[in-house]
Amino acid sequence: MRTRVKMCGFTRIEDIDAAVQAGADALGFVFYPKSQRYLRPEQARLLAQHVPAFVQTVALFVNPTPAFVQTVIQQMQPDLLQFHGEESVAFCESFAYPYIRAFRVGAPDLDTPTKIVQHCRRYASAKGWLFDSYTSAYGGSGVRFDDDLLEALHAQHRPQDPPLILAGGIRHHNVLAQIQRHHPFAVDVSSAIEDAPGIKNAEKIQQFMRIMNQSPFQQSDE
Ligand SMILES: O=C(O)c1ccccc1N[C@@H]1O[C@H](COP(=O)(O)O)[C@@H](O)[C@H]1O
Repeated sequence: MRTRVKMCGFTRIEDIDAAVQAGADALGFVFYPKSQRYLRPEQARLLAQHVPAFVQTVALFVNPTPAFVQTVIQQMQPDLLQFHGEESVAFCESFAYPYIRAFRVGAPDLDTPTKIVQHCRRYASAKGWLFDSYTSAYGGSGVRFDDDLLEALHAQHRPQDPPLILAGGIRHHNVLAQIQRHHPFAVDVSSAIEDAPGIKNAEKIQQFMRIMNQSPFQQSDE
């Protein structure tokens, strides 16, 4: 199966065009005011108009108010929500909207495979379980986490569980090895394809997709 690619943290139309042309499957927009990649909902609405059919848009939040999530949904109509903070299952489900749940591997309540699996399984309604590293910035920090923890988690992943999305310090030089080791459904990359937070680099985007296209997991079995 082809490993899907989400690219995150877009703030400029030219970067969206570069990612779409390079073949990204999903584009993320950050609605966390403390992030340097933060977008106001009305800015995101204009950017999202540039995303064509068959490329998904993802609205990323960290512990938002319900009203703010509703504003973003109304303005931008994203395909998916991504909750990257301490949002409860009830909160994530309250919007009756498809969502990805991000888990910060290495946080005090997520520092062993057993704790992680127990925690993740509460979010059975998620469309994907995304694993990122535990940092004070909540994400987009380019930091990897303990691979052994993820391997243990992958071993306990059941077919009925939401698919795994690998994030946190995914870069050109490590993405193929990470795919080979963990077989994620998708990877999510932000820092590695930019010159500065929110300022993507078309060459880095293209180079990342070239590497992804070399992956043995991108080829058909025939
Ligand atoms: O991108 C951000 O600024 C951000 C802020 C708060 C939470 C998550 C954020 N981005 C997500 O972080 C991961 C990993 O990014 P990186 O490749 O390590 O830079 C990814 O899932 C982004 O969607």
